[in-house]
Amino acid sequence: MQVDSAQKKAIEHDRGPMLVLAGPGSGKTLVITRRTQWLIEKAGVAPGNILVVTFTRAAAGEMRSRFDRLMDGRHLPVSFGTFHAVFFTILKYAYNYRVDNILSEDEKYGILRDIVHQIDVEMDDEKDFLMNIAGEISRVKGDMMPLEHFYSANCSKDVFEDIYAGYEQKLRRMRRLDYDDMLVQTWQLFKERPDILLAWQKKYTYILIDEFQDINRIQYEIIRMLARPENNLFVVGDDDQSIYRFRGARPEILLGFTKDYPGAEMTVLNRNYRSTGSIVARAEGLIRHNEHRYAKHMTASREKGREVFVKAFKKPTDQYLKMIREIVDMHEQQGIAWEQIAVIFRTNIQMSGLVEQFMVYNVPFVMKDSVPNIYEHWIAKDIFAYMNIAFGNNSRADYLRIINRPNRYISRSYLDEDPVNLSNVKDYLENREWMMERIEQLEYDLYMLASMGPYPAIQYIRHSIGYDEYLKEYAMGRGIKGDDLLEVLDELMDKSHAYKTWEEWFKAIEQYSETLKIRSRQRFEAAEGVRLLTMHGAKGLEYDVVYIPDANDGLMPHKKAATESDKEEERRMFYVAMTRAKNDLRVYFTRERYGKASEMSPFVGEFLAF
Ligand SMILES: Nc1ncnc2c1ncn2[C@@H]1O[C@H](COP(=O)(O)OP(=O)(O)OP(=O)(O)O)[C@@H](O)[C@H]1O
Repeated sequence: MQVDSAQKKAIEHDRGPMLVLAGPGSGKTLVITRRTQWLIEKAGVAPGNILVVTFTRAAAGEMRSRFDRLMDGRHLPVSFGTFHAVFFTILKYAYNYRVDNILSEDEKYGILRDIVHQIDVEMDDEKDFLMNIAGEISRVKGDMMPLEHFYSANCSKDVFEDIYAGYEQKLRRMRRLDYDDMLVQTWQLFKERPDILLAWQKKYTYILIDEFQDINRIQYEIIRMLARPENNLFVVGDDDQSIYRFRGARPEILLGFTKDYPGAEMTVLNRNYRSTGSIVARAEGLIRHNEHRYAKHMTASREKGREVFVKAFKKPTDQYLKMIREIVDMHEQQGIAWEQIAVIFRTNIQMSGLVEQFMVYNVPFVMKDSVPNIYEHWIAKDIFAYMNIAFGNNSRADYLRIINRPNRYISRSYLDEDPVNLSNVKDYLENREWMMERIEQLEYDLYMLASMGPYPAIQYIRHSIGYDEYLKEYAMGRGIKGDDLLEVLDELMDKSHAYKTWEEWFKAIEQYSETLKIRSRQRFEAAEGVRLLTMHGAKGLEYDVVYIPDANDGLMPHKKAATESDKEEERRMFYVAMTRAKNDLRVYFTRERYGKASEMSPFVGEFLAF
């Protein structure tokens, strides 16, 4: 393969620091593997002195095998690894750590759960809460931030500090380290032991880093130490594809690289070898609206191809049905492999509508991230508990779920039998008229629900029983957005439309949940089927055909994106999704969501106007 002049400049860079700004499909992997070859064959660098760092294990594996192929299958001792793998090796030599010193994700959540139960924290959904707290702990460590300067978005400052302290104590007692500790401890080791640092500096005299826009503060500080004194540091990245700010990525490090290394060379890989001219031009039309970026003009090496296809639909289901017809046609008539077709969503929650339709029409599919099952959401469980009771299954667990949702001011201690018998409860409450009234009202509501199909029953629970009001108060009391909770109900109602009886719906839910479980266990790379991905999960991948459905305002950009910089990150996500397409990009949006009017994503307007 003939390399272009910008690629050549990067591959043949001799000594000292270099920044390679590389657009999508511009041959980053090619440049890194060819440069590694060049260093060995032309600059005489020993393979063992070269370190190539990537962000995921999959990327390290891919890089290694592409390099091996380039070297005609000779397996040279170049180190390819993620930051964590490289730093863990360094720690292993220093402290005799073994792999079982690394904390597993399950252990991490077990420890956090115990601490949270001990200090009795208030939270809506335990799983979500723990995940957010784990993310915040990781960010404090990755940003090298003093704990006292950190404010949690999920609980009070004191509670966060207690959780953090409890977590750290437990890890030390177990002699375990989490992924972030690998970074923190390597940094400390290098600071405290110049002799050890020197040994590693001598080992890795040439360092190459891929996806440099995703680096965090502590990773960068360690790499800076390691690269001294010669600073043969070769970094490749694309600020326009930085979409991991929530995980601690700091793209400003890439943009500030030439300030940190004033003599650094720089080159821009701006030729896209992946996508057709139309896709490259539209993607550029979008990303140029970001102000905080290194402006680069991408050119396409391929022909113009077909225009990016944008289409409006009335409802989400119309859009899914059309996609299914097209996808089956592409596969059957044009012979496009299922695996070459990807559907990219902003969030994985969005996927359930298409997944259900794929199941109905038997289209094979595979998901990269597991899709949360809406029927297991606590709000769905409340609705189902109401219905279980209405149908005569008076389990205490169901009663405890709903008795104070909405608040009826009835203490759990009155519900001490299993199954619950409301007549007995009324007997206890004989003298308390206001409580009696509430129980009688509940009896009446349950009687009404028993004769209703799914859609009217949810409507009744929301508006006549007052569940919507309860959710709004619940959200207000916790400082969270009520709209997000109400949306779960909207989504359930949307789905309930298709079923006349609860029996039918419950059966379909069981089937759906079972299939979802099986699909989530399938290995993404190996399985056959259309690829369903989130924008985050799509990073680094490429497909013949890419669909971006639900390109609606509120989702793209997501309504949670409040600041200008949040919106720029959303635009980058959309850009990453668009640039995964090689030949055919289809962007769909709907005029309605949950029965309410909805607008096209402003991003679509931006790229269409270009
Ligand atoms: N000089 C070249 N001539 C022909 N094809 C090339 C050239 N350079 C790269 N390519 C091809 O372009 C495609 C994209 O390259 P690569 O996968 O390295 O992109 P990337 O920069 O990592 O993309 P992204 O950042 O979007 O994930 C590959 O199929 C690669 O073989």
